[in-house]
Amino acid sequence: MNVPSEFPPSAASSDGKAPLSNRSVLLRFALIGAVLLLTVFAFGYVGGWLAPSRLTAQRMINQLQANAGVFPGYRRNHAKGVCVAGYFDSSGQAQTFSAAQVFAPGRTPIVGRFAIPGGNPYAPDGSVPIRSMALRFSQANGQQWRTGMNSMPVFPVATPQAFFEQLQAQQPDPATGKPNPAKIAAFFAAHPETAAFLAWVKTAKPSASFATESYWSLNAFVLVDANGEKHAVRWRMVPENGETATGGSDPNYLDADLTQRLAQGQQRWHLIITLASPGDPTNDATKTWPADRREIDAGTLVLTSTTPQESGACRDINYDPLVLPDGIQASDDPLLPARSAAYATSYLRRTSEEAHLPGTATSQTEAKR
Ligand code: HEM
Repeated sequence: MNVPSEFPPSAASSDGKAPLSNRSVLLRFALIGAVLLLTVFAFGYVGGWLAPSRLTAQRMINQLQANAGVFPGYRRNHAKGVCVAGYFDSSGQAQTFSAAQVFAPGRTPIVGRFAIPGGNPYAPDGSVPIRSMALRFSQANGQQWRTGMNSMPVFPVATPQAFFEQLQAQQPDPATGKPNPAKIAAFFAAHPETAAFLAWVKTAKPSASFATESYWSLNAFVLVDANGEKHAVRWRMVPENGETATGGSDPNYLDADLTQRLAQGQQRWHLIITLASPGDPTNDATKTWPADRREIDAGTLVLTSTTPQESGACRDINYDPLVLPDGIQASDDPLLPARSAAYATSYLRRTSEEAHLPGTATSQTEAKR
């Protein structure tokens, strides 16, 4: 048989390319190895394994669990709460400052949640003076605004690291089962930025109702208007019914109070947006802004019903403060990305636990109660 002359008898690969030299093969393996190493390093860095002392969302949630215990299916902070539903009626007044659809005149449906801080879903309502309100606004254009607010005008600390250290100081001592007062005192002494919060705590009493509280965003945000101009803001929800009463001895009076009030009629708050002046800190939730700053009444929050969190629509919502519609942006406050990451970690843990699933057996922690 004649062999065409264009196919030389030398060892050629089937695709006609010259075989790789040993050096080239080694180089290619080295390159693949380097890519693999880089990938492992990137995972290690992001996962915190390479620097175990670096503060990660995992460590933050582990610390919350160390302080309160683990209650499968429940939030790792603000674990005790109830779902609420209603709507927001915009006044149209914030439209000049933000292009978000929620601020155009009209109604936006809400799924919300009231809670008390701490990781124990069975904590007595009178154990802390703080209450929280979380809201998810569902705009007609499909975008959402999620916000979580607390019933105090300042946060104790300005950074995630300081918050972590505060949690460490509050961790129960294994010997007594209670936090060590000396550690707590040492933490506050080392963190003078907590002064405004401590002054508030001195006068604060656990309120008898979720419905009579004001709730502050604490973190600053940025509104973006239709021309792309930016406006630094904070907001708060101010109740129409601002009566003050301290709760009684029933450990679950907040839920009972809310159910009773809603049976009698809707509960209403005004969304008050405060505009910063140049120089007002947007990265420090321990500092209030001067009282003369311009305020806008952006509209009325109307809550109409409540359901237990175990079966209500708020159960599977992560009130991540960085879920924002066009027209609202994050500020440079370092607590915001830390909150977002910690809430996601808490969410992943609680939604992957057996007790979370409807109809599953009561968890061991709950069965003991
Ligand atoms: C670095 C600081 C903070 C950390 C690590 C943290 C952590 C958490 C975690 C893990 C949850 C449970 C989330 C879930 O499972 O859905 C939570 C809930 C909550 N946090 Fe924070 N938090 C921080 C700061 C703040 C601040 C500054 C506010 C200001 C208002 C706030 C307000 C709330 C509220 C309202 C809830 C309840 C949300 C709900 O009802 O689902 N937190 N927090």
